[in-house]
Amino acid sequence: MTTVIDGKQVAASVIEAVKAKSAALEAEAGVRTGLAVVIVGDDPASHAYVGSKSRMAKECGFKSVQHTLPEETTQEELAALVETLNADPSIHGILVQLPLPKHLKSEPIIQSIRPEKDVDGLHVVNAGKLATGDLETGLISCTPAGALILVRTIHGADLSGLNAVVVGRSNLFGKPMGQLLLACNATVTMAHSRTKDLAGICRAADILVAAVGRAEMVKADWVKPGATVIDVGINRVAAPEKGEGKTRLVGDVAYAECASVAGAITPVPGGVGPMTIAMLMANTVIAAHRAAGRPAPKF
Ligand SMILES: Nc1nc2c(c(=O)[nH]1)N[C@@H](CN(C=O)c1ccc(C(=O)N[C@@H](CCC(=O)O)C(=O)O)cc1)CN2
Repeated sequence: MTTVIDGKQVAASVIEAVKAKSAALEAEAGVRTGLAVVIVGDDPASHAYVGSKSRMAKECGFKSVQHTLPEETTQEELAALVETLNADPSIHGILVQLPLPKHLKSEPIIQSIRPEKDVDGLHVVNAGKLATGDLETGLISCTPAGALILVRTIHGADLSGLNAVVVGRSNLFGKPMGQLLLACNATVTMAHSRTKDLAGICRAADILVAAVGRAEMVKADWVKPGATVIDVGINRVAAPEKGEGKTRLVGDVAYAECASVAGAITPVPGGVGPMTIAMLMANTVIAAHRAAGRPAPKF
């Protein structure tokens, strides 16, 4: 029987823990956790994600601030906002929603966020801590941190002896995911669109993580029988069966056929996606504890 990993349920339990930790921090140290989310431009999907983040922050009892900037915002204006948030002691986490409009450079903006407020885990200080095996003092990118929690529901915390293959090498997901799996003692292969015999490499995986950004690219014959398949893709495709002009979400994994081979699999929607926002809340309450000089909770 294939286990369908319920990301919504796991995310809900993370959120419950965040709520308890933020309430205790406020009661015991008088510190209210603060998250600022910045969005530039009109991308509808980004607006939906940012709206969910701001709402969830409020539900967690945080001070939740959303800065919605127009498409024509300049690099200097965005940098000035980040500086203001960096200097604001009531804000413990700053997130700049990606992608930014094409005329803006995201890298200098991300690197201008103070590392201790970089709840996206993208600053080189946080990426460097993860790369050197320090999982205690930095902040870890939300989607890989969430995906790892889902892996742990199947395999536990020690992945010794297991082969993990990550398909995709982005800074936001693939690289940190590979490093997290390595830190849990998995034997990790980083694969990507130029990897020779991608299907064969994937077939050797006990844990297969797909983050390629191509709808349903991973087929059943890429999956080792009994493997755990983690699908990070979110692709909107036409769904004529639902009516003219209708769409549906699919992952990077051809779900139905891969589910018949896998031992465990994440669905899309309802798998890794909900973990992203839950781990953003977790990172923010961790940052608030550190700012208050308190031991940070673990998730
Ligand atoms: N600064 C950042 N920008 C972006 C990140 C990020 O982690 N930091 N990740 C993605 C988008 N993203 C959050 O920002 C995100 C994507 C998907 C989901 C999610 O819950 N998906 C649901 C389906 C939602 C739907 O119906 O459309 C699911 O998979 O079940 C949450 C957050 C890019 N930008």
